Amino acid sequence: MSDYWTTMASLVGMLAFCQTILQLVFPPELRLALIHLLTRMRHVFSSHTYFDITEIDGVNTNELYNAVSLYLSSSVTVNGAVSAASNNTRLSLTRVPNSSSVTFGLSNNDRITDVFNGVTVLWEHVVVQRQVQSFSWRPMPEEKRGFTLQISKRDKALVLDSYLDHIVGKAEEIRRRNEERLLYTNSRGVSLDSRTHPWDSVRFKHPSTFETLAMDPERKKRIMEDLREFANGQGFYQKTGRAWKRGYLLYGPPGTGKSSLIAAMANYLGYDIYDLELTEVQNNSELRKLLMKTSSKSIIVIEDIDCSISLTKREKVNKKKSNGCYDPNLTNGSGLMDEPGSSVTLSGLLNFTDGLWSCCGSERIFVFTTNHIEKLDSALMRSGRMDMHIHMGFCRFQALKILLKNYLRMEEEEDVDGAVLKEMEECVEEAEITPADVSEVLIRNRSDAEKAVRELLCVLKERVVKRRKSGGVKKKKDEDGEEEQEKRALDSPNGNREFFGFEDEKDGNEVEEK
Ligand SMILES: Nc1ncnc2c1ncn2[C@@H]1O[C@H](COP(=O)(O)OP(=O)(O)OP(=O)(O)O)[C@@H](O)[C@H]1O
Ligand SMILES: [Mg+2]
Repeated sequence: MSDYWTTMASLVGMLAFCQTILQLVFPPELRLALIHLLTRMRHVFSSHTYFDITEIDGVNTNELYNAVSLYLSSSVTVNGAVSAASNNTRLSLTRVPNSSSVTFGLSNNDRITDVFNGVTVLWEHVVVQRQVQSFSWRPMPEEKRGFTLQISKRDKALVLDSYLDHIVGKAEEIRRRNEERLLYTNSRGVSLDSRTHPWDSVRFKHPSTFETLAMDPERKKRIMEDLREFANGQGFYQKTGRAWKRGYLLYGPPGTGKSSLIAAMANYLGYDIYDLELTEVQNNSELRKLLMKTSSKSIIVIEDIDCSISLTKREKVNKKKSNGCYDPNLTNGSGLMDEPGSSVTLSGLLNFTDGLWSCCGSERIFVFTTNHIEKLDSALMRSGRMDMHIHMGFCRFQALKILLKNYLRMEEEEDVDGAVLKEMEECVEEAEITPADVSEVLIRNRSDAEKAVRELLCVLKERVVKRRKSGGVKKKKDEDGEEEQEKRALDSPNGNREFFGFEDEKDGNEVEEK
């Protein structure tokens, strides 16, 4: 048996040699025909299977070629590539503007190996000159490029089953990571017929990331895990029959980082943002059209949802108007009552987040923000509506340290006086200062870190004194009581809410999953 394979190998070697000689001696047309013939014979006798992926398929661009090119250039590191490639392989190195990573491309007719599920495959980049072109409306490139994938015949099924899917998936991920994200917004009066796009977009270059976000590290980690699980959860959502959506409600005073968190989420997942200006939307049907024209892998944001009158405490209004009686004209499919004549209603919105329309499009995150959670309609707060409630609160010590590090490049151990830091720790919570206010002090003094820290400590102490004078501590207790009541009210419809152990922490950021 081994003799057979030795003979075959030498035959294949001979054929390859003939091919090279042919390239040198014969005129192009004859050469091409003979090369085809010899390639076919080589493939018949070889223990390998070959797949050709050409750049142009007929007159269309072959998406798979681009995907392979991206996959090979980015998912194998240069070091890996160099060690995997044969010694003679020449790699062309590239660094995209503003990128910190170096990518490589295969030079003409060079080869590289890749390992997938324990199987080694060989990729060859084949570039040949195109023969003289006849007239064409769509001129072809002068070179004919393609990849040839060589894989052992016994592993052929692997390629067809999963390797190519894996490449396409990876390429899409890389493309998304490299691409700039877009921030969309809707404006009034834009025609919503089927041909026009109702969203205006600009490049989204917000620098906020989870690293720069001043937030308790544990809670930050939990949000990041939740987002990652969502993004990788296609199988889960399919299996459980749920629409692939997730809702977050961010609440807390102004300047505590709600918008910054949204930007960090978008940067973390590589999603686009649709900033939905509800006051510009005329009615539910327009809202539906707008939402239908959002792409997947996006975050749909409604900021300050409490400022849209018809979305808050509608029952009260309705009860007053209808004298508490059921009025069929005011109800809708979801059983919620809508204010007559109102522009957009909560039920219209919820129909998209968790009603029948929620299955339109997939992999979408809804984020609502509010400064006044107590004003929100209980229908929005009910279990299952918003999957996670995140309280963005006043700055606590952990968050303060992140801000010091971000703005002054101060690491606590080395750069900040231990005693000062301790004083800050003691008064930061009582001072009830927002991260935005802390940032303000730090930016003002960013050229002199020591001065910045001193001034910040002064500001914190002043606030504490002021609060004590105005009975702030008592007031805070009352507020805590109110918040506790509010939580109990939210808990009452069904007792299946799962807290994440921050019930007794009234400030700082709380994460609560529904
Ligand atoms: N948690 C935070 N981490 C880092 N920076 C923050 C944080 N909170 C606020 N900031 C800073 O304060 C500024 C205002 O924050 P941001 O707009 O995110 O607050 P917000 O909660 O959305 O406020 P509003 O309720 O008024 O919309 C930001 O530009 C950011 O620099
Ligand atoms: Mg905001």
